Amino acid sequence: MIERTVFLEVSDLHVSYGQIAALRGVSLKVMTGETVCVVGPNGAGKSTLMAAIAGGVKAKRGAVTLAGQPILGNKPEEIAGRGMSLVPEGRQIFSSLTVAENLKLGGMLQGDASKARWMMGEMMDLFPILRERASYPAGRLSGGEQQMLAIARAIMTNPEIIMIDEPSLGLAPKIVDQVYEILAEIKARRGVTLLINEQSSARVLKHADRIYVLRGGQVQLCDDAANLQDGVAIKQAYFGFDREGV
Ligand SMILES: Nc1ncnc2c1ncn2[C@@H]1O[C@H](COP(=O)(O)OP(=O)(O)OP(=O)(O)O)[C@@H](O)[C@H]1O
Repeated sequence: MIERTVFLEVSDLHVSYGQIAALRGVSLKVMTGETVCVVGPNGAGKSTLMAAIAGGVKAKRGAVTLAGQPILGNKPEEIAGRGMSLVPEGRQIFSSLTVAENLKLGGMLQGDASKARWMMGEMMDLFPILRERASYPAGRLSGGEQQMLAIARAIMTNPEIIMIDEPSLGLAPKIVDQVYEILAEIKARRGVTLLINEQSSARVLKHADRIYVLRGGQVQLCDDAANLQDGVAIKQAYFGFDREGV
């Protein structure tokens, strides 16, 4: 059996926006090489959790460690420099730059020009549509192509862990399947660790090793995906016990 170490650890994290408590004592672990999905309804705190881990939002209390090193309170670029890459909700690609320019920007962050060129080739192999559209302005890509570009750009930074905030958002189910197939391929090739936010519990049951259900800024459930496949516990945690059987 492979001995896995904790790669990302969040402990008792509290984040508020003024009077709104978005995270109320969230704790979570991601082991090296795992795919962990955080699922929860709108407003559960999923985006806030990723933003706080990546240094984009200030926490009130708690701790976050990456490979055993504390990172909470560090600047986003310092955290990125330690091997963390965030694909935010809405993708945030540079729409007036070309596909190739967007990828190059990701490559610049890792600071090794020849490695970046090699990885650009690898990304074009992995995402043939990006090779085809290399000279298009990114804003002209479809939603699915933009999601693939955002993921490819994240990989160009040579991360050890990629956090992806709702990769399915606004995409047709067939395209979502393609995105997840590519994520599986990236894991197989690069051994990268994944933390993914999703709204759909069916989707996370299919793709995650482990699942956290977040609702109301608190973890309602955490278990191996294999133990949750009948969907009952996950639904109860997602909706609350008052909607048991939904
Ligand atoms: N910039 C902000 N200012 C004020 N409140 C915010 C801000 N961002 C998020 N919130 C609030 O914090 C809570 C958690 O929001 P968050 O976006 O993290 O949830 P989410 O699970 O990602 O939801 P969604 O799936 O809709 O993105 C919600 O009540 C939301 O309204």
